Amino acid sequence: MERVGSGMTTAAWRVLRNEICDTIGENNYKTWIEPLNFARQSNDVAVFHAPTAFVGNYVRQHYGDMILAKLHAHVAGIRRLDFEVAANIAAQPSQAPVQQPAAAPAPKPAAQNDGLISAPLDPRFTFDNFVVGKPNELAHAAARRVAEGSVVTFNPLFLYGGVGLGKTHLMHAISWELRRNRPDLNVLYLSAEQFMYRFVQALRDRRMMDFKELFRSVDVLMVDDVQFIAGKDSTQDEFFHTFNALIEQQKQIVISADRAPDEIKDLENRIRSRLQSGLVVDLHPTDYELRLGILQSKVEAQRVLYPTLELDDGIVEFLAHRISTNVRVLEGALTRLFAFASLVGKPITMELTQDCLADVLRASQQKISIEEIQRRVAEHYNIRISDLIGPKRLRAFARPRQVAMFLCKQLTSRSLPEIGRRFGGRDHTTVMHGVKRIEELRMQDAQIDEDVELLRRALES
Ligand SMILES: Nc1ncnc2c1ncn2[C@@H]1O[C@H](COP(=O)(O)OP(=O)(O)OP(=O)(O)O)[C@@H](O)[C@H]1O
Repeated sequence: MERVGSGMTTAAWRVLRNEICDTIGENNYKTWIEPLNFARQSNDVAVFHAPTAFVGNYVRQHYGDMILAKLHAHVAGIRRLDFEVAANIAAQPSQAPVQQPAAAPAPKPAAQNDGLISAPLDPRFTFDNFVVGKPNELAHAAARRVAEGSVVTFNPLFLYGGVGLGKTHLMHAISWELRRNRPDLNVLYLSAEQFMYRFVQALRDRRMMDFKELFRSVDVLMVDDVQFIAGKDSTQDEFFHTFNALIEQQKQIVISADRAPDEIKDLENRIRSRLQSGLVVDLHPTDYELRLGILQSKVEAQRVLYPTLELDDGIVEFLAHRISTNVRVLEGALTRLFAFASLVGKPITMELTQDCLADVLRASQQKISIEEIQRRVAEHYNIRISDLIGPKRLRAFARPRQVAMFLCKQLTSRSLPEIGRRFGGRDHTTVMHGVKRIEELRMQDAQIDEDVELLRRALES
């Protein structure tokens, strides 16, 4: 952008807005930046009119630094941004009306607009870009069903899973798809933190009736990271009422969290049971095949950025093996690898990969837990975990129990007494005996040997 002058003007803002649009993408731009109008420069402050306080605060929090940096580059003397609510301004005759740039539609009045503003959606988080594998196929199928926007079959849809496994990606994908399939629906996506923020703001501004009305007027409500409201009593209360009102009206609700409803501490029981009343689906940690699929699709994206760089299959497989279950870490590693190779002007070899990603590879070294081993073994032998660790001595439980103890000894750094404690408070000599027995049996019984090997590979993948 050419330098637009020493002070901030409406014309300068118009030019700057295009740059911001390139940076944050059209959707975010339309939601957050387009409704703003530059009002005036007051000393070192650039003052904007926003349709609602929420929009102003959101822009300040999420894009404030970026806007300031762009301003610094092109306009002298601005150190701070301020946002005034357009509705309040109208009552003040001293404020000159701000000229609207010809292309920008007039913002809707605050009360209509406020509730319909979704948090920004990431244009990359679509169903097309979501790689489906065994660990996430159910979550993906349920998300797809909701995204059709037809009859509400399960309400709420509760998606949960560990960090970076694609919960937010799926929620954004539902939102994008609904916008396409059912533009008539009001779809509201926001994080639980933003829900609380809007709630507190409505309390402070004495606009609770507006808040309630707006939240109850949406057709699809999606709340990300709901564990955030645990322990926050009045927010939980309001969430509960919003939730009930929407369910009663047969409006779809989608919730995500980092754990299952019954594992979220400090959540009121009535909310917990509400959250469990629809379809609860978890995104399992990625397995090797899914990581491979995700890497292959992300390599394609990197190739567009670095057309001269190649990544051979051996390295992709190495990364899928060695990097943790968290897809965000996997993506970050790939981005770093391509950027590094391009900066040093070298091809991507195994040596360069290990060098450039040494810290990530170290941090991702598998830490297999006793619970994970118990879960896998119980699944493999089709018995309940309670039977695996319980007192029953039936062979059908005792053998898998010994296999699980053997794997705990092999794959974790836990001591025998610790393992014993985690298997229903057994003595360390029982564990020692179990481990020995499996060592012997592996030599004599091909089936046991195969079971152990299968389980070990599954746990290490
Ligand atoms: N199956 C998948 N296919 C493609 N990309 C994926 C997949 N799963 C996750 N990702 C990518 O991994 C990154 C992290 O995903 P996302 O933000 O959805 O995780 P999350 O489960 O919401 O994590 P958090 O609990 O930290 O919020 C995103 O860039 C997302 O696109």
